[in-house]
Amino acid sequence: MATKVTVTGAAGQIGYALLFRIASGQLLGPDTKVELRLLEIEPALKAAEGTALELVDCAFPLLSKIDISSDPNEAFDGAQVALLVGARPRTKGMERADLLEANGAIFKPQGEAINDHADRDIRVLVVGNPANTNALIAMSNARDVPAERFTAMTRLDENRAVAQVANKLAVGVDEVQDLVVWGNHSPTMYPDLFNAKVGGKRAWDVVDDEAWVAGEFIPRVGKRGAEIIEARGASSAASAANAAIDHVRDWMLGADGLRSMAVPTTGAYGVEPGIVGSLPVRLPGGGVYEIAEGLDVPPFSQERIDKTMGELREERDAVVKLGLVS
Ligand SMILES: NC(=O)C1=CN([C@@H]2O[C@H](COP(=O)(O)OP(=O)(O)OC[C@H]3O[C@@H](n4cnc5c(N)ncnc54)[C@H](O)[C@@H]3O)[C@@H](O)[C@H]2O)C=CC1
Ligand SMILES: O=C([O-])CC(=O)C(=O)O
Repeated sequence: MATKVTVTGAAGQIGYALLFRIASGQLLGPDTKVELRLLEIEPALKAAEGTALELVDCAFPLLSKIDISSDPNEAFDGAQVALLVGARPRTKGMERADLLEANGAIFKPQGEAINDHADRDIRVLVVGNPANTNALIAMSNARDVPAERFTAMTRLDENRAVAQVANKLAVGVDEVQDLVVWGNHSPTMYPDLFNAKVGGKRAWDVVDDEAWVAGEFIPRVGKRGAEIIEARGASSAASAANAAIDHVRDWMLGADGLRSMAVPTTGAYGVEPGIVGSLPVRLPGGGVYEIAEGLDVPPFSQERIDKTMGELREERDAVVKLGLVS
């Protein structure tokens, strides 16, 4: 039996970088057949059909079927894995509340469709921005689906942080481990070198340069999305798709060490329940994550974790006010 994978925003840039990798087996492994469900808005259906033609032309042995729809009820029917990529970007003159409202109009009905039509065992990754709060909206509107099935992506931030540390120390990226990003996928995010390791030693000690960490590393990781937009004239696409593959593959198939995932908060690390914040997780496989407790949180970290989680509380309050989350 093929696993049903729904991808929203399938005709977008990330969709184009993502679908071929899913269909080739990089998401769920070399033994799992995949049935793709592409969800797009009406005007983009033709472009999604074009991508589907190309997927057919790859003759991927693991790709058993492709369906395209502009109806969330159809696209999420029986979905076992869902990657929610399509979102409403911020346009000129749009305030944050307008952005949250516009995305609410997308993620509320999608949450409802997941609730009513998806497989009982579904796993959801939200990529579309503002990813954490969009995940909260979808989760809150899927009352019968356990909250922990909804996650948002901070793996791109983790991967960016790993690459920056490896570059600073002139070591391979595989030497850098357990580098967790806390909080919101926004410039307030906090990439944590106290629990990260380089060659088995605490990354903070190996780097041994607080001015670089506070003044260059943390802001650069936080604003890397903007740096890419400035250079490329478009937001990150292949690296975002790559991180989405990393996130779901590790969640489903398991991974060693600590990883970053934005998950519904439970009170761990003093973060109040009711937001979707990035935390350190362990991934034993099978679509399970465990929040890694007992990590070192010195004042340098606490101050930054409080700020980024506080920003998520503000976003949550805004969407509660809009009636998108109860
Ligand atoms: N969490 C993260 O680390 C990252 C998140 N992003 C976000 O991912 C999202 C997608 O990025 P791109 O693919 O570059 O954007 P894009 O604009 O190229 O594609 C988005 C697609 O979503 C579709 N769409 C819009 N509303 C939809 C709906 N209701 N149902 C289904 N499809 C819908 C659009 O028609 C479009 O084809 C953006 O919100 C972007 O900010 C991008 C990079 C990293
Ligand atoms: O900044 C953006 O719009 C895209 C994004 O989320 C990222 O690259 O991290």
